[in-house]
Amino acid sequence: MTTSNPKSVEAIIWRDGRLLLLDQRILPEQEVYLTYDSAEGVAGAIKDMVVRGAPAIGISAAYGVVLAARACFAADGDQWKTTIADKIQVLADSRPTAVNLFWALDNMQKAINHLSDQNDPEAVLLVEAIRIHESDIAANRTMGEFGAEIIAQSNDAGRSVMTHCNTGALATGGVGTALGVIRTAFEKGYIDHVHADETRPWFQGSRLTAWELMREGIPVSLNVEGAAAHVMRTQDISWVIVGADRITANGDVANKIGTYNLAVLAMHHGVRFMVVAPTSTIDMSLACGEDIVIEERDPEEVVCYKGLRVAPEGVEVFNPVFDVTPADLIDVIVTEKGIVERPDAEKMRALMSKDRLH
Ligand SMILES: CSC[C@H]1O[C@H](OP(=O)(O)O)[C@H](O)[C@@H]1O
Repeated sequence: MTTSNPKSVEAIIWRDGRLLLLDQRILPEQEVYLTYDSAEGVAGAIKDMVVRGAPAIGISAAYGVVLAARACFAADGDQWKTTIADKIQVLADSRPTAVNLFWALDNMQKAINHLSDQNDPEAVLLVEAIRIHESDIAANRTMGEFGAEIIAQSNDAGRSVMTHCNTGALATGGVGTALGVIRTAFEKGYIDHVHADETRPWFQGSRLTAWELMREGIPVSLNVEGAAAHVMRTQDISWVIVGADRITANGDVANKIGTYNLAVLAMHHGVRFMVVAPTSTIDMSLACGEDIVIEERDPEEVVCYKGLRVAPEGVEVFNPVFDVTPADLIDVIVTEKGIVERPDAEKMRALMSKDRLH
């Protein structure tokens, strides 16, 4: 498997029949790969956010199905296609919002459906998992080019951009979605600086995005979310550029909690708003954002950080970890199949009916 970018880190590595995942819970202090040889282990890694980020979750689950097939064929022989269903369900139950998880599992199920009961399925299913992985690497590169050119064409605007959460090599199989656009735009000289939201309560921005950008010498300044409006008003921000976990048929976008805030602030400040996501993130089965299941996680993520309590014992907590940005607050959605300006249902249908542009 080719490395998408020698400088960028690899969150997911398939090696010697096992899955290695960079433990994102302990970055940036420690760079430790955990090794998985079961679907249940991979599901636990997704649920516990050892690996996170919509595309990375899907890729990891695809390798999880390979591990499931190995176990079921060894244990159940020609019944493996029946017994693997429970393990696929464990993977499906790991997190609810990122549609890439279900898209990847659907692709693996289609591959399973074409296989015989009699033969060992592992090698063929590994080919499909690698295809899913490498298609994401390619999609990241294509979206990076598309998004960078959009920034170049808006050269009347400022030379800084803002981003939220982490959408880089740690969230994908390649160089990233929104961060892939940012990397490409920086390499081409279209932008000079990145403002990264810290992104509570999991701190994907401060722990992961700042780390990725600093490793590559891309100028970044970190801000608390509460500073976002001040940053937009006082800094030469041209674009807010974010990823997505699920995009519905009308162009509404579910993404990390706080994204909707930025979209409203961007509209108020005349800053343009770009969503970058592969088409594996688009769910045409859902009409609009209200239909998206928003994951709520453990209250401890809000009231504690690394064992340090930051709120009174017993306080009630509401911890949704995604929100929905309405399509009418989005200037452009960038995918590997092309871009959708001022997204709406008709334009999303046109995009999804296209053959691949490149
Ligand atoms: C490349 S899209 C990554 C997407 O996933 C993140 O969520 P989480 O860290 O909880 O998996 C966030 O929504 C990012 O935009």
